[in-house]
Amino acid sequence: MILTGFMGSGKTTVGRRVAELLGREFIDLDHYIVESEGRTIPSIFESDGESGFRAIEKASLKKIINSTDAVISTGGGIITYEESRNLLKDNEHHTVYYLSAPFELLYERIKDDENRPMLKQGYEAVSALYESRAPFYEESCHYTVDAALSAEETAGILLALENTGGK
Ligand SMILES: Nc1ncnc2c1ncn2[C@@H]1O[C@H](COP(=O)(O)OP(=O)(O)OP(=O)(O)O)[C@@H](O)[C@H]1O
Ligand SMILES: O=C(O)C1=C[C@@H](O)[C@@H](O)[C@H](O)C1
Ligand SMILES: [Mg+2]
Repeated sequence: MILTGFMGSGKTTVGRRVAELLGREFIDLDHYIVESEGRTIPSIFESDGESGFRAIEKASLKKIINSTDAVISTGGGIITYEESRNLLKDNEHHTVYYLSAPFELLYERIKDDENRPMLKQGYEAVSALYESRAPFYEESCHYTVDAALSAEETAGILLALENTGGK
């Protein structure tokens, strides 16, 4: 199982819970990057820029996607590169679930978090980013799931889908 979606859609929160319910390991790609780089996400953005972070993110996804049956929660920008989108869509090990919810709701959840450098652009730019990314999440997933529910409810839906239609 791989979870994608915009910042605040609950990939980390719901992913951790659904891994527990499935009895599988949980890997958060952002956390994996922080551990393997020995740097925080803001410090990677600061020294290497967004493009530097994206390169690390893409390489990290490539490295783990076919080597584990863990529940993998991605970062919100994983769909930025076409290569990563193809990797998600065409992979043989995981079903990809897009956690989808209205922007206003997501922004309320994340607006005060200092650990997300993309938010520094301000409300209008982040809203435009949400709009521009939505088709990419859609095209690179197998299922779109409602993420406007409680984390527990969304985890329950994912569990049911994974047990019926999952890889
Ligand atoms: N279903 C939910 N209902 C209410 N709040 C939620 C829900 N899911 C997550 N949250 C809250 O929203 C915030 C962001 O959640 P989380 O870190 O899981 O998002 P994410 O999708 O992993 O974001 P990112 O793309 O930045 O990694 C957290 O404070 C979390 O507690
Ligand atoms: O949406 C994004 O571009 C990001 C989301 C986070 O998960 C992190 O991967 C990072 O803060 C960038
Ligand atoms: Mg996360």
